[in-house]
Amino acid sequence: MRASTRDGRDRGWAGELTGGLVAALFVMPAVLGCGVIVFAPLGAAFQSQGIQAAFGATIAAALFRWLMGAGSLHVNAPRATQAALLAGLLGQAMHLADAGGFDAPAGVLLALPVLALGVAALFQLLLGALRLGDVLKFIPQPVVAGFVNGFALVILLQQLPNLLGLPEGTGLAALWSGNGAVNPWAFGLGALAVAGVWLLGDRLPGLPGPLIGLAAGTLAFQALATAIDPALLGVTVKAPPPGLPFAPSLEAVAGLINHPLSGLMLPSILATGVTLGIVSSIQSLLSAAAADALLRSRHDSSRELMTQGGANLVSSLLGGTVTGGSPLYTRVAVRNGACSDRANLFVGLGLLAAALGLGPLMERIPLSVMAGMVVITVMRPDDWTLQMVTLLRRQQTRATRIELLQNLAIVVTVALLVAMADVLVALAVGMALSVVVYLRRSAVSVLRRSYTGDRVHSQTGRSAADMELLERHGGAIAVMELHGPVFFGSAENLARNAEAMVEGRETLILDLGRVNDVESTGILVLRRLDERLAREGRTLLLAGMGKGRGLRRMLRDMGFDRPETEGRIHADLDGALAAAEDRLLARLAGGEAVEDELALRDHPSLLGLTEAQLDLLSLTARRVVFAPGDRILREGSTDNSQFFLVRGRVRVEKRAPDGEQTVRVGSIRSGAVFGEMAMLTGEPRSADVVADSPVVCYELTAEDVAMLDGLDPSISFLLLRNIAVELTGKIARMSRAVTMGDA
Ligand SMILES: Nc1ncnc2c1ncn2[C@@H]1O[C@@H]2COP(=O)(O)O[C@H]2[C@H]1O
Repeated sequence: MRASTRDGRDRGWAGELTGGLVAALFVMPAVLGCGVIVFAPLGAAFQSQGIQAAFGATIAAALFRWLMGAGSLHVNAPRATQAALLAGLLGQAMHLADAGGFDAPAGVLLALPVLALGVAALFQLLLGALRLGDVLKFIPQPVVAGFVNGFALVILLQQLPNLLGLPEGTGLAALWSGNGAVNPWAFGLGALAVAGVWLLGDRLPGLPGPLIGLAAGTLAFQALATAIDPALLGVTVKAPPPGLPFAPSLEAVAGLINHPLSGLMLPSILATGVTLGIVSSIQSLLSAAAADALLRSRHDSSRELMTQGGANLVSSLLGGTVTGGSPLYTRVAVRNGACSDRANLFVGLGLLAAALGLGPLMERIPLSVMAGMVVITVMRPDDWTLQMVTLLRRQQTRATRIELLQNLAIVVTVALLVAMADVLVALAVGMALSVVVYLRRSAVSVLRRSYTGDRVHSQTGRSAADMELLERHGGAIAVMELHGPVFFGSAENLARNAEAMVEGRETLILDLGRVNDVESTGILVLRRLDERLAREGRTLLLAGMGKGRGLRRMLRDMGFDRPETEGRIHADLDGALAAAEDRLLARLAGGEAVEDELALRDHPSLLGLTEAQLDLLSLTARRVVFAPGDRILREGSTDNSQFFLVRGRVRVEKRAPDGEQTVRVGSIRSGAVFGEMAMLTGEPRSADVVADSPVVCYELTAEDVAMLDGLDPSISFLLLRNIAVELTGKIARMSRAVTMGDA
């Protein structure tokens, strides 16, 4: 696939040439900086070798990318933060050798970064080959950011002595113990270069700031050296690179294998390699995504990892440092005309020319200026951390603020552990903290909303008197709507919330309709909650347990079958709420009273009729009885009677478009009417009506009404008015349910 630049033009080889060469110029300071860092524990004498290694690695990576022709352009650069990880390995080995009394020659120690880089490369290749690129996305961003910032901190601590011009081999601690003093000339030169780049860096878009800083600092040093004894000005970068270090590392590896340190260092080599592989892979994938946005291309995660792994393998054979894709330098190349991986040929050739030609110049660069340039490139926190801080400064809700602060706390903890302890400790603690934070967040979010039965009612048609009772006493019913996963992390918190919520109430409805996953430990917690509520004489109803969700089976499999056997499981929330209201109304009416058959004359829909009118109606209406499950009305049929329900409950069902499945849309209880719609409009039945319990009602046909009209027209008027009153109540309840839904 060929990508083209943003303006859609492919400028051909000329564009690749200029883009590649300018990118090489910009990458150079990163190469120098990483070179200074990677072998730092071995002392200043190894700086030139480090720089050679960094050049070798970056050239190899660029040529490898060009040869592989991975498609969309991606320029590799060494990362100071990752070079610091390799340096840490060297430092650890020197410490071990000291403690164990071994002689550890540098030639042997140099094999350590080579091996770790090899492990990192193989790890990346493996991730790519197994197509596991996406798995890396599960490593939490705060942990990755913590690593990047932690390595920056390591570099800062490591380079500050050089910037301050402390005598070679002395660390910052020497300042306190009085064994080392700041060299004001060296520090002045370094600080000047840093300040210059800091202030002017962004105003010189055509040239890389650190390179200008290096040139300016070096010129100032040379000018001063004509007036003052150069020895006072501090040291310069040691010995120039004698060409490119092709494959010196195999000898060193052989030396290490025969050395007693090899066994001691093996775990650290593996750990460092894997950490490096993970961090570098994540950064490369993020960077590939950024390059895609720039070039409107699409990368293949696994192929990208294979390419990075291959490049790092070649680098390790050159004794080099790690490199990874960089959106910054990719952008530079694209801005200057590059648009495909062919530009990497020129990045490689440009750097090769520099490596061969820079030797004599390198010798003249003051060490403090070099350190200053390294420090300035790592001084900025990584982009993600900056973004979090920017967000925090804006007006935020309390919850978002807490979330941002938690993320930043993880970043700081991981960064400090990387700098002060060990990368593996940092990784483990960072992952553990992220899991805890995630669990807490899910625990908070599992409760979607909660309310009580006096504020929200089911869509059940009831008499006005019953509705009034529910308004007054519905607080005895608590509803908790849940969402997200119910698992060990969220269930305990849920149980606590539930116990607080149910305090002083008789029924708790848990609506699992929006829960996407219930895990076995979550079910155990629900079961304990159920048992506790049962002991206290309260009832737990489970809603949202419709067919096809597998939830009922899960409960049965976990031995939690009491809700099922006791009929406390409901397909939807409205059904559960209706059942809870029925129980409440039954209790308020004194046990079974509500289930007693209402006399037709007492039916609320006949309110306002005179005794004579009631007599007339009682003689006309026909008493009909249904058993549970009987289909009383059928959707679409053209009969037109109206029914006064005096005992039991019916449910209203609509047919789904396929005609097979039915959906329950509401229920109607004794004291209410149904079938009034067809009676009023003459349209076919709008829904099925099915008996939910033993049902008794009085049926009035359209002919009956016509006959009554002839005898006493005010009967119809009163009936219609009562139906209108009932409908008004229904609409008010629906409006409330809708506004609750928006809350
Ligand atoms: N959404 C609903 N909620 C409650 N009752 C309904 C609903 N839709 C229809 N009904 C009742 O179900 C009856 C079906 O027959 P009708 O259309 O004659 O009159 C209807 C109403 O009484």
